[in-house]
Amino acid sequence: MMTSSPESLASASKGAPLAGVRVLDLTRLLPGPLGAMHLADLGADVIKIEDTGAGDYASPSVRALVNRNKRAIRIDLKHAQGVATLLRLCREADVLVEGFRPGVMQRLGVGYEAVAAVNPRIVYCSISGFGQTGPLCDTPGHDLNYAALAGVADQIGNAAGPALSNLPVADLLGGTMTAVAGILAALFDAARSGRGRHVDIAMADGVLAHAVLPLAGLHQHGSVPPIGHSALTGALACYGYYRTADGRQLAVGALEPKFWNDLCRLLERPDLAPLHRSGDAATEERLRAELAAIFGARPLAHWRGLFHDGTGCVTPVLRIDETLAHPHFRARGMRVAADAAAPPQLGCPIKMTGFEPAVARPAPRAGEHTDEILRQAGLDASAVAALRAAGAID
Ligand SMILES: CC(C)(COP(=O)(O)OP(=O)(O)OC[C@H]1O[C@@H](n2cnc3c(N)ncnc32)[C@H](O)[C@@H]1OP(=O)(O)O)[C@@H](O)C(=O)NCCC(=O)NCCSC(=O)C(=O)O
Repeated sequence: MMTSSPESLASASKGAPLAGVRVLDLTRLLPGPLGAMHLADLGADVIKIEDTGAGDYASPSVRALVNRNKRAIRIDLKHAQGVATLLRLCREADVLVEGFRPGVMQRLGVGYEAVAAVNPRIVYCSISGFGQTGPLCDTPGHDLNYAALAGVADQIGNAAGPALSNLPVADLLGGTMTAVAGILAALFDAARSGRGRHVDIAMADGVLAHAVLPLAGLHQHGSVPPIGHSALTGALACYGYYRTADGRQLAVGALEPKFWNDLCRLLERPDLAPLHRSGDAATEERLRAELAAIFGARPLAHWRGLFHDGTGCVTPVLRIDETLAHPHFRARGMRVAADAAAPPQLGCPIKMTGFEPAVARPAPRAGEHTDEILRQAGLDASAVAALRAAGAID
């Protein structure tokens, strides 16, 4: 599990599946940096590349959580020597990942063709809202725009309309994880073919590709069920959130008869058992009101004690601080920190035999490793000083 103990740091490099893979990470904000951090956690040598001005404008707290285990360099890509410096780094890199608007990298002189010309086996991943092609490709946007156009926002929320989310699903599922999968597939092929590829990840496509349930509803019923009218969005009393006496929430997911029966048994309400998934809206409404009255009569702690965080598929709705203190997630290594005094971070979600990820280093300051990285790339101290004097690096 991810820790920062000296032993685990020593074992971090041992067995790391991406040891020896070098990634140039030009992304900013959340989706790209988090994807590149997953690669870093798996042992890749990830170099965060920022401009010499504002750099990555993610908030400091987000920056700290999505850039650990990376090194950092600042290069001005609007400077000819900065472009030459990046291309030099590209020669020794396996992956480049960027998240600018389509066309930005080409205008800087570091588009896929320019980079592939110096390193044909590089995997070059572009993450954007709408992709490198298509009528919307140049359109700027944010998570809710991608989810909205992808037919996904239409399915998240309740009868009042779509809900905003602090877990931006298009950014993270459509962007972060789709990019990681695309990069790893192209890397696997590059290892055997010697040829890289341009991987084109559109967050809108990435989230749309997972919108199976609304499309299944369309196929089945001839129309997309409005929010609140399908099994997972509120049509069933056995599947939903219920308020507790102390103002907290319980997640009740007793979709299957055996879990519903467990729930009725623990509530000592065998009379409710036959009402499960009645198929009748009025019965569901009555059952929902009954459950709301039951759960609303006692505090969350009571229900946690009764359902043990899962019997009958009944779990508390936890805050992230409670989650990170939960024995299950502690045991799974999902709460990690750079050192005992550092604030907690989220652990690596990818577990595998023979490897334990570690927080080998906290998120770097912009340009923290500029000299080290350039020296490693073969530049001597005077060449680095000349680049700095020219303003191509900082
Ligand atoms: C996030 C954005 C809307 C931000 O828009 P902009 O700030 O206008 O950024 P752009 O990408 O268009 O352009 C970046 C500019 O930085 C310049 N640039 C970049 N790197 C460098 C370096 N190293 N040196 C010098 N200049 C640089 C680049 O030339 C561009 O300059 P000029 O050419 O001179 O302008 C856009 O990047 C975008 O649509 N990206 C794809 C989708 C995405 O990432 N969406 C946000 C998801 S996360 C999120 O926040 C959310 O969901 O919310």
